[in-house]
This record gives sequence, structure tokens and C-alpha cells, in this order.
Amino acid sequence: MTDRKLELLPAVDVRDGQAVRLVHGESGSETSYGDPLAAALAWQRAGAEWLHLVDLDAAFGTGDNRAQIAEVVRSMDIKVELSGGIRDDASLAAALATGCTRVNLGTAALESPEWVARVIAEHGDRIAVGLDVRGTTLRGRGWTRDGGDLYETLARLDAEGCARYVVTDIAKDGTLQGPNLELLRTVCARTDRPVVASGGVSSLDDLRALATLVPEGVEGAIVGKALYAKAFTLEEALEAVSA
Ligand SMILES: O=C(O)c1ccccc1N[C@@H]1O[C@H](COP(=O)(O)O)[C@@H](O)[C@H]1O
Repeated sequence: MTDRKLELLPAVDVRDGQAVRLVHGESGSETSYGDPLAAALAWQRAGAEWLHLVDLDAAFGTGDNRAQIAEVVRSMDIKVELSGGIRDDASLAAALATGCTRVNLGTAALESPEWVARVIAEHGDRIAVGLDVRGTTLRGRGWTRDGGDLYETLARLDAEGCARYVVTDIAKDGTLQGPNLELLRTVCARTDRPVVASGGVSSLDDLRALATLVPEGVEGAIVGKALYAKAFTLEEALEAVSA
């Protein structure tokens, strides 16, 4: 057994300057929730220790929100996991220079394996890889393109020393249908690195179910739509996983 508690990472996804939630990560499915900085500060005030911050335009290749995202990171006293469009030396340097705690690489891990191996070696714990999957097929470029087999990629990244994975079941993301516990268990069984769960959280019971996977390797959970839809408050969520 372990007495570690599940970390919660409230999400702020930024598209066209607004905090949004998507369904299945599909461009055009946005619901807008206003100013990203206001959302981030609200999660911080509610007791969050982490913020999961995504530049969706950079992930989709429809521009970027880099200056605004940097301002959000600067304004936070809590840890920030930053993702979206970090695919080369320049975008990685800009992301790390915001002062975020770590970055999440998605497309690059599928399309630029040599570069990713190098930056893992250089930056260690500041690099996580987002494994965004449909079934067991990875998806990149705004989740619009197939990028290989989940378990082959996981084995490669493990061998390269990747410190942590953020596992998103695209079929669940933004749907409030509950997390894919089976996928998370299977990934945890294939790696000894910590896993952050993403996609589908709809209730405090979902968070309690994810907390039971902490001994198997689930370190944290990203919570998005459920918080914005007020299914529960962040304070309630933190209390639910505090045991
Ligand atoms: O979070 C989303 O809803 C999302 C939807 C569609 C594409 C990406 C999304 N988010 C995160 O963006 C990064 C991937 O960006 P990139 O491929 O490295 O440019 C990853 O963390 C996704 O989970």
C-alpha cells in the first residue's frame, strides 16, 4: 500500500485567447469559459497544487497563444504542466522559459523520436510525454493523425528514460463518461514511470476510483469539463482524494 494521494491537475485549455473545453478533442466542439488567467487563478485559489495548461491553437497548428500562456504561468504560484505545440528546440526553449514545472510533448514523441530522446536526456523530469490514444493507436497533430502503437512507443520512451506519461483516452475526453481505468491499469503494468490520467472524469467517484490506482502508478488526474460544468468543486475534489 501507499499513502501517496492522487494529485489533481485542473485544466485550462486555451483556444483563440479563451479558456475552452472540447469534446473528443475535436476542433469546432469548443465551449468557451472566458479568460484563461481568471480560470487559472480560480483553480489556484481553490487549492490546486498543479495547473494543466494547454495551447490548443499550437496543438492544432492554427496559431498560438504563447504570450498569453506565458503570462498565465508567470501569474501562478503553483506548479504548471504546459503543453501544445512543443515540437522543436525553439518551442521547447520558449515553453521552459515561462517557468513552468514541466512540459508535455505529444506530436513530437511520434514524429521526432531522436529529438525527443535528446531532450529527455537534457531535461529529465521537466519533460513528460502525452500519450493521446484512440484504442491503442496514438494520435498527434491535434489528434487528427495516427502516430503508431501505444505500447511500442511506451517501450521506446521508457528505454530513453522518459520520466512520466500523461495518458489521454480521446474517446473519453470532454465527455463526462468516466475515465478509462482499464487503459490506465494496462499502461501502469507496462511501465514503472508515473502516469497522469486524462479524459472522462465526471464525478467524485471517478476521482476515488483513480485514487485506488495510485499504488499501480497513477500519480495524478487532469480534471477539465467536470469542473467547468460544476459537477463538483475543486475543493470537493481535493477533499475526495485527500485520504
Ligand atoms: O487537450 C485537448 O483537448 C487536446 C485536443 C487536441 C489536441 C491536443 C490536446 N491537448 C494536449 O496537447 C498536447 C499535444 O500537443 P502537441 O501534439 O505536442 O502539439 C498534449 O498534451 C495533448 O494532451
